[in-house]
Amino acid sequence: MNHTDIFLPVKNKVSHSIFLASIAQVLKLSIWLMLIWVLHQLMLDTSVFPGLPIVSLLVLSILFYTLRTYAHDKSHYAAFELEKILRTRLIKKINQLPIETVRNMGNGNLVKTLIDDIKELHAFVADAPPLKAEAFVTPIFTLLVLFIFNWVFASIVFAITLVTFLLLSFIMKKAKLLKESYNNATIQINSKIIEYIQGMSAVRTFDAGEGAFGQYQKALENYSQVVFHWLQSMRLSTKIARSLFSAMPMSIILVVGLSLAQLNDQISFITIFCFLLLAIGITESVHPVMSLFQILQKSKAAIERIFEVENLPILEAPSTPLLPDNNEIIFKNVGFSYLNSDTVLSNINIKIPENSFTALIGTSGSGKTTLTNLIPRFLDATSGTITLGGVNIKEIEYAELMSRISFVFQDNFLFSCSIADNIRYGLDDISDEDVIEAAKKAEIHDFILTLPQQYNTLAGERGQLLSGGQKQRITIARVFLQNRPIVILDEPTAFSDARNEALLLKAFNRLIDKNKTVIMVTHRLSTIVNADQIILLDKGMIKIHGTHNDLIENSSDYKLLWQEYNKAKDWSIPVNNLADGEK
Ligand SMILES: Nc1ncnc2c1ncn2[C@@H]1O[C@H](COP(=O)(O)OP(=O)(O)OP(=O)(O)O)[C@@H](O)[C@H]1O
Repeated sequence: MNHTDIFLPVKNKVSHSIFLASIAQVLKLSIWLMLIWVLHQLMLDTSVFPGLPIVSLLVLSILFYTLRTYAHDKSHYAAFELEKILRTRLIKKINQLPIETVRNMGNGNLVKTLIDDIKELHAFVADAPPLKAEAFVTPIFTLLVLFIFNWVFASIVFAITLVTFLLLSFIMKKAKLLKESYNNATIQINSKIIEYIQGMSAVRTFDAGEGAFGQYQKALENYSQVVFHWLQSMRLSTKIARSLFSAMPMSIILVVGLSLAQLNDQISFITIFCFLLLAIGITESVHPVMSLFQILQKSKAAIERIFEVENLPILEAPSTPLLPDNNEIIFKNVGFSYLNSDTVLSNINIKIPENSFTALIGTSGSGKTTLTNLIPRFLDATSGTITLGGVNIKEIEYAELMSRISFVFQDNFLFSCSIADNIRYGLDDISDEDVIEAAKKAEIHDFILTLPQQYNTLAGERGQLLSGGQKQRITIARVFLQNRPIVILDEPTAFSDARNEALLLKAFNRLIDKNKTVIMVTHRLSTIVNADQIILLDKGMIKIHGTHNDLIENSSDYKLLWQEYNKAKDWSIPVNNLADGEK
């Protein structure tokens, strides 16, 4: 894709704005010509009032300001429109990416693209039209007028302009290289800030913040050095450009003009004055050229990063989507490995019948979460196939697949809206009564009533006002409302406290409905005694598989686990009373 393709949706509006701004620029230069005309008239005869030139001057001024404002509005509207189009396009794209790609890209990169890079393009679309008009129309129009007045004089001005533009482009090439280091330093500092803030608790716990702060400081120092170096060199190039474009052309024009006037008396004072005044216009056009160059460089880098996201391969979609017959899930020789890492799951063969309860157990890191993530295609199996209702899940339209699955994660995310809206999130027309009913089933209703604005309390950004267990129960309430045929529960490894554990297990038990296909990752064997099948994973492979009674009878591994679990449970501190708000 070409860089300019990104502007296609607003191409007409931008061209329109450039056209209007160019006419405005011609009008601006014509105003100067009118001024020269007024002066010329007065020089010829002070007793005659220069009515026509003054009226023309007024009309041109009004037209100039009107057109300039109109061009400005047009380019700003186009900039907002492009911002909206690109944000929507990128969000849609990110939504189609495999979760692993999003995780691997890192927050710093995505934030930079979605916010900063799009802002750069906004600035480009909004500011470039008037700058382009000034940068190109001014020298062209001015030179044209000068050629009409005196071609010898005009040729000298043209030569000066040409040499200065060539010198400028040389200086700016150097600035381009520095801009790349600036962009890299910005990405680095962004990701360090995000990491520092998101991992604040870990940062404080493990190194009192010094290590992470040190890394942030390092990124900041690198950034400051790049910026300082950039400013220094830009300052030097700006100085050179300004001196070339300000004092030099004017003094040369003055010297050449006066010499020509002495040699040839056809060059009048008013011609020299006209040349000097218009040469100031060319002098001024260096500023828009430089600004244009800078925003062009910035937007080029931004476009490259936006294209990088847009070109990422999306989750494979079926050409002719198929509908599953039922909700039975079958894993056939499934294997999985994360990008650039060892095999996490291998040779997984499981049949999860419709409306059955399957429990996944195993040591930490054995691959339980990864396995559940394959069902809603948060991750795609690297080998083998997974079918739902007899259809390979890759052949099912993604929205259809997702409409059948509810997922309760170990660490649940809440949106920055009210608790009630978090419970009904993504669902239409859910009454307050239904929200309360679901919250009761999820054992979170009593807690919500203790909040200052109860169901209207804001959950806060990422739900940080609530504990992990409370967030999990709010997610469970949403699952009750979703009422989807497949429920996947990833139970946390450690509960925050015994009270929360009791409530959460009660809510989990209600979710294990006879009319649903339930897959539960758990560490509490007592919860799965009634499971239709228990799968023990070990180093990414199925070690044993069967019902609790089967396994107790036939598997020494499971028997040992069961004994150890009961011993550990007996050692736990009994909790007789639940807190009032949470009973
Ligand atoms: N994004 C990732 N990139 C690379 N490796 C990963 C990633 N996520 C998990 N792993 C690795 O995959 C393996 C299985 O992890 P997984 O989270 O599935 O285990 P688990 O059995 O659910 O563990 P736990 O009970 O602690 O939640 C682990 O060795 C882990 O280090």
